[in-house]
Amino acid sequence: MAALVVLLLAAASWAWAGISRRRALSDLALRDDLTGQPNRRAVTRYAMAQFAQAQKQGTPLTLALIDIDHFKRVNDLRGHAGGDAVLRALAAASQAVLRTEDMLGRWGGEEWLLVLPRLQVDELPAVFARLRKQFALTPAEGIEGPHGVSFSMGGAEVGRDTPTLDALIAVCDARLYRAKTGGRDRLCHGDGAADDSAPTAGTATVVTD
Ligand SMILES: Nc1nc2c(ncn2[C@@H]2O[C@H](COP(=O)(O)OP(=O)(O)OP(=O)(O)O)[C@@H](O)[C@H]2O)c(=O)[nH]1
Repeated sequence: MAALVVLLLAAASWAWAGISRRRALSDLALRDDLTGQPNRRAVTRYAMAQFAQAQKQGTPLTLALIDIDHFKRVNDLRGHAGGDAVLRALAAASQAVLRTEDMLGRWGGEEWLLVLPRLQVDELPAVFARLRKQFALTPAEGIEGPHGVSFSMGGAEVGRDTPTLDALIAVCDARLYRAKTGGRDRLCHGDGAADDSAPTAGTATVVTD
């Protein structure tokens, strides 16, 4: 009897170790090594699920592409490790200000995809302002004082003209491009021409139309 119990316990522990190993592997496959944020695969999956839910239930969903400004210059001035630290600072800032249902995933390089379920696009300026402020306040390891790096954002909400996730991301991408060409350190979340007024110190520009 005792032998049977030992055998059963050993089998249970072996099975549990297998489950933990698989969980760890699946977590590795969905996390960005450098920042600990969801990687492109994970954020794409989440965006697809949220997109399907928004369409089914008619609830709002807003997406935004974020790109750190002049990142090549950051690397040139601070070294690659400094650039990495700035990426981690953005991840930390997002953890501090986003809701639990929001997801900021590393889209590639210095570009990120932000998924904001049940959020309308006219609420995006407030999210942008919070994240921008928090990022500016978040220290980047190895850089003394404020890192002084900004980011640009292009956002859009699910609507009739965005029947697929790819179409929605394409609109975000076009708006991100406008934010960059309009002077960076700004959000574009409308369809109008870029506002080319330079942001004043401490105040980012929000372009709606
Ligand atoms: N430190 C670091 N740098 C990276 C990483 N991934 C990409 N980069 C660098 O990011 C830089 C991106 O530069 P660009 O695409 O020219 O854009 P940018 O300098 O940010 O300019 P704008 O986007 O126009 O504001 C390149 O120098 C890449 O080498 C990374 O994981 N760590």
